Amino acid sequence: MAKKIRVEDAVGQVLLHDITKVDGDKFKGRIFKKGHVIREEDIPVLKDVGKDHIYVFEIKEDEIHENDAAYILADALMGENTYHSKEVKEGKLTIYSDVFGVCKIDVEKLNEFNSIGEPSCPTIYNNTVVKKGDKLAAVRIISLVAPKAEVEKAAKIAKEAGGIVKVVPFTPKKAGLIVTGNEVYKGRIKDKFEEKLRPKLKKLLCEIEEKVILPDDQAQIRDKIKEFAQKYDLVILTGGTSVDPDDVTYKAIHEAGVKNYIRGNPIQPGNMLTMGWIEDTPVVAVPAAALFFKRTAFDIWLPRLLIGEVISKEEVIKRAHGGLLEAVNGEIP
Ligand SMILES: Nc1nc2c(c(=O)[nH]1)N[C@H]1C(S)=C(S)[C@@H](COP(=O)(O)OP(=O)(O)OC[C@H]3O[C@@H](n4cnc5c(N)ncnc54)[C@H](O)[C@@H]3O)O[C@H]1N2
Ligand code: MOO
Repeated sequence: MAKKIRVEDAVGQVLLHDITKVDGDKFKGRIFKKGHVIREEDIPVLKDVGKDHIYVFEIKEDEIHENDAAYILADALMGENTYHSKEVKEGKLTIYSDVFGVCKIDVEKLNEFNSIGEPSCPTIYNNTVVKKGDKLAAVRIISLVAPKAEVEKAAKIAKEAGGIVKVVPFTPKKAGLIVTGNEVYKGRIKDKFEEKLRPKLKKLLCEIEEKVILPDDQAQIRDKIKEFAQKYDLVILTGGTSVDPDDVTYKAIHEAGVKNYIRGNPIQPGNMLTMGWIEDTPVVAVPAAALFFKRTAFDIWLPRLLIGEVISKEEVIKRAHGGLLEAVNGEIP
């Protein structure tokens, strides 16, 4: 049983958990560490953060302290390319990325983990692009001590999943760019896609190695897709994704014999985006909206294509929720 004692009578007692101070929007953090031996001068400081009493108790055999639980849970949650903060603070450990890549959260397992009771792990959004040192998740139990069985159950779920939070790193990739459109091919207008796409790709370690400009000719586009799919890690096409008879780029992708052909996606801007895979090589047609808008469907799928994922039709459909990108606040992946 926990014994509650007045702080005035607690000099010489050992604190059983970190004590936090929140000073409006100026400060939030630990002011006393677990294990601290209370001194006379600590009494007013403790009272200022609302601690009129402290607990003294023994942790039973079948219980676990929040600090010990945090280490067990963090170790179980961590998948590839992650690390956790060294020291538990206020009962919590934070999990970070060890590389530049795409954060993968096993959302189903995360829900299971958070359903147990005491263990609590919030994360960033699945598929967020992260740098080395970026925060991915945090973990603690809700109470100061919890039943050991709950912590063990949650840890088992995470361990059996091979971790719930991991990062797949970007590796250098080469792309072939096929710009389509009679107006660009005939020189009526200058191509603006290359300058738009090059920095976007470079940021994710992908270089445009070769670029061709083709007219709206389905056979020529089809053959170039096949050729580039053999030479490069990614084939990008622009133009010809819409509803005019001259819009043949998406048809050429189909005709090139891609698997998992996905024509259009419920994301705006970028509704007309079309993709498919030739063996492991993604082929993606970027609608002209990407010339104008900062973020389109292409930005949603690109990091995934670059880490070698094949995106399913089911997932594309699910992305409709939150897919009205212009009106969604924040950078939700
Ligand atoms: N009646 C409908 N019209 C449109 C629809 C629709 O569903 N019904 N979809 C719209 C959507 S959504 C988009 S996005 C665009 C898709 O356009 P495309 O990707 O097919 O591009 P184009 O039609 O070939 O060109 C549109 C526009 O962009 C200019 N462009 C194209 N490529 C380049 C380039 N490399 N450099 C510079 N400028 C380029 C082109 O000259 C046109 O002005 O369609 C909507 N329409
Ligand atoms: O493919 Mo379009 O304007 O949706 O962006």
